[in-house]
Amino acid sequence: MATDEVTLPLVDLSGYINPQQPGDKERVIAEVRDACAKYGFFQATGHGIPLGQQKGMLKSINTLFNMPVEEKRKLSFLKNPCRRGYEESGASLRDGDPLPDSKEAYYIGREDPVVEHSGFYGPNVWPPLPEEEFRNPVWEYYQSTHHLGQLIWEILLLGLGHPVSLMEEFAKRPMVVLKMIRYPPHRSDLPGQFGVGPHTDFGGITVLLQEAGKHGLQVWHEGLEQWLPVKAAEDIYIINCGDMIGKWSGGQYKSAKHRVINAADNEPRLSCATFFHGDLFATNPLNPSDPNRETVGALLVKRFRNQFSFDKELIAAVGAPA
Ligand SMILES: O=C(O)CCC(=O)C(=O)O
Ligand SMILES: [Fe+2]
Repeated sequence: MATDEVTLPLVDLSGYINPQQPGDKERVIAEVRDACAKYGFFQATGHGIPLGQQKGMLKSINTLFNMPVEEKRKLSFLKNPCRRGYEESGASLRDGDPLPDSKEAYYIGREDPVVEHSGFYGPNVWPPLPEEEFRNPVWEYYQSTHHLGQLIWEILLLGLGHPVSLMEEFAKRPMVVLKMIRYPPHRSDLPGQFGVGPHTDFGGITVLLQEAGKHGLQVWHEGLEQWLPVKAAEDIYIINCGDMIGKWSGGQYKSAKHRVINAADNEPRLSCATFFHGDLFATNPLNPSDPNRETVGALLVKRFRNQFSFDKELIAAVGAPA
């Protein structure tokens, strides 16, 4: 089978969000479960995020990255105690990759008044742009995708036969990170150059908005041992599971490898990923009787301790290995 004949399942979430007849919710739960079990990814319509909000978000991303590079550098996430702000192109290199990612990114998270727990909670860095052009639309979008990410978690719990009430603990003060991304045009003269190199997402649910027509995302299909190109279509979200879900579901849901090679002809590509991880101190809701009481925080510390420092109290509180 050629890869262009295989596409990710398309799930209409409106049957869950706004059911019209008996069986609508159950059908969505089954479709999401099957997609996440087989691919770890699906495409979503009927997600409830207004198209105007999606377009507004892409416009804000464009405005942000069009700022002069010296201005963007002043907002570097490396200088921020909560790891919020700007990541320059070339700053991210995975072990084994020949070249760093060409993408540039900007991180927004929960808006808490003071820095707590080694910066997992705290205030955002807002660029010096008019609020109506950036902060307001971005914050509105953050809340919408926060809500959608939580809803997908809920559906995944139901898919494994667990009650939605488990979300109360899990989503008490959830770690939700929004990452705005701009990929420069792909350079075919640089072999091994990716927008984002092959990786799995480390955390919970990812809710991905792509700029319509700017293709480039590819998902690894284990059975075919091939990369499946994923179309960037208007008003269709891409949803995928990260390693936390792969591990905590005992492999029932997959965390699939993916990468980005900007396929737009000599043009940049914009996207926006919202990662819904869960409360820092919450444990596995996908298997409430999991004897391993691993927390969301322990997984996040493990993932980032090479890059950032975390204080001892936090490491002990989330139960990460010292
Ligand atoms: O931009 C995309 O299409 C995907 C981005 C991605 O995989 C990531 O940021 O983890
Ligand atoms: Fe990813």
